[in-house]
Amino acid sequence: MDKHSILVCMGWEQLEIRLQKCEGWEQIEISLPNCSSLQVISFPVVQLHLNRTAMRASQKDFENAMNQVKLLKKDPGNEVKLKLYSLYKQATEGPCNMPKPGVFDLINKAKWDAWNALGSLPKETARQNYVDLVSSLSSSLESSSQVEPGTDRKSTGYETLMVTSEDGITKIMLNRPTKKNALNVEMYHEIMHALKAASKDDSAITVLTGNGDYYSSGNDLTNFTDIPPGGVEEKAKNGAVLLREFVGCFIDFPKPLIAWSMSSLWGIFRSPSLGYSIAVYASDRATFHTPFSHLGQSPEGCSSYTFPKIMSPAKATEMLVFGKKLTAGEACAQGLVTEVFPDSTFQKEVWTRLKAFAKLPPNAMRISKEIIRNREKEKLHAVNAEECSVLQGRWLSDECMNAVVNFLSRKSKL
Ligand SMILES: CCCCC/C=C/CC(=O)SCCNC(=O)CCNC(=O)[C@H](O)C(C)(C)COP(=O)(O)OP(=O)(O)OC[C@H]1O[C@@H](n2cnc3c(N)ncnc32)[C@H](O)[C@@H]1OP(=O)(O)O
Repeated sequence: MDKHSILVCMGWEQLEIRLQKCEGWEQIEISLPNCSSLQVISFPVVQLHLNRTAMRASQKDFENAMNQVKLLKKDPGNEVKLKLYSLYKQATEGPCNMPKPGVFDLINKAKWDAWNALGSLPKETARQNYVDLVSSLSSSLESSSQVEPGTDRKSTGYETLMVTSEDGITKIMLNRPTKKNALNVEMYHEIMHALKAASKDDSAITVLTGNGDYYSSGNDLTNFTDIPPGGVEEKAKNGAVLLREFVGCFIDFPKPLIAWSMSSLWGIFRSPSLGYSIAVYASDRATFHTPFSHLGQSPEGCSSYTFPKIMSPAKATEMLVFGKKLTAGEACAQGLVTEVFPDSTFQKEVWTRLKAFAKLPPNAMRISKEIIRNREKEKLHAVNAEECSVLQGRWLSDECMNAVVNFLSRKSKL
């Protein structure tokens, strides 16, 4: 009796098909991982040959699939990109033949792991799996665009924010509570979009806050793991461009901006939302944390300039260099927070106050903000540019990479 075994990838599932020759018939046994065999079916040999031939993707199919990947409109996410990468390498070079990258080389290590996990999968099977995966991606993206033809997601809502407008107040709420409102790349873009929209809408004031027990845990540290083809240098450069644009939006925001913090606020979102807001209201359980040195990084959001001016140089050093966490009361005493309210009445009291502010003449408020801030605008843009350039270098340092690896591997939490 002749036996062959083929691995076929259908979506994410890998099926094993065992073929057994038996008096002019082939028996097919199909099994799924973690399941016992599903079925044994018998086919005439001739039909089986046809199916096996049809199953193999040609070099042309493979090249078409590679081109299709370049045309995908939506980023399929890191997991799928790793799968595509590993199948491509296996299909073109065979089993993983590269030395294992070092522990800090996060991206290359993830790629190596994915490729190595394919073991001795034959090149033809990898090619077929690659073609199938691309085809499933293309059709899922087509079908999702068929659901809402021609609609712009930005006009219907946000993925990472909740933006509402009522009583003359536009509220921009960070909405990734399960990730403690960490800012991923999409959130940076959506906040900029929401701020630009709020600057033009008919609300009088804009409020920033976060959903859940954290206002924000700062920059999403997994942002550091999605490395483009140009490597970590390109990643750091892109990060600096994005950060500069993001902070620039706060510097140029024309309306009164109010930060409303019921909870902990870390890192990047803290600097612009405390440094440029007209007012910062905090509940008495809120805390403010700037762990730049812990992360091998340096101040951003113009905090190197605004904090020593708002607080005192010595207190700002404690916060920005040593990462001292401040309670709401301490932050208020230092002038970083306008007023602290008891947690139990915070929402009610702040909302009542904001509604009263929103009834003031909007143009007068805008002009007053302009005259207070305009003298500083040029300086703030220059500080922003300098901080981003310093950070670009820091992101490439061992100190920063170690801290990110520690967080991601959960060996230590900051
Ligand atoms: C364009 C780039 C610009 C870069 C600008 C630079 C900015 C500098 C900064 O922002 S510095 C601040 C960076 N932030 C941190 O260092 C905070 C890291 N997070 C933590 O230490 C903790 O998560 C915590 C103290 C905020 C909360 O701890 P807790 O135990 O209550 O909760 P978990 O750790 O279990 O978190 C729940 C899930 O949320 C994920 N998560 C939280 N914060 C981040 C983050 N900053 N980045 C990525 N992911 C984050 C966490 O991983 C958990 O996810 P999981 O449930 O999938 O495991």
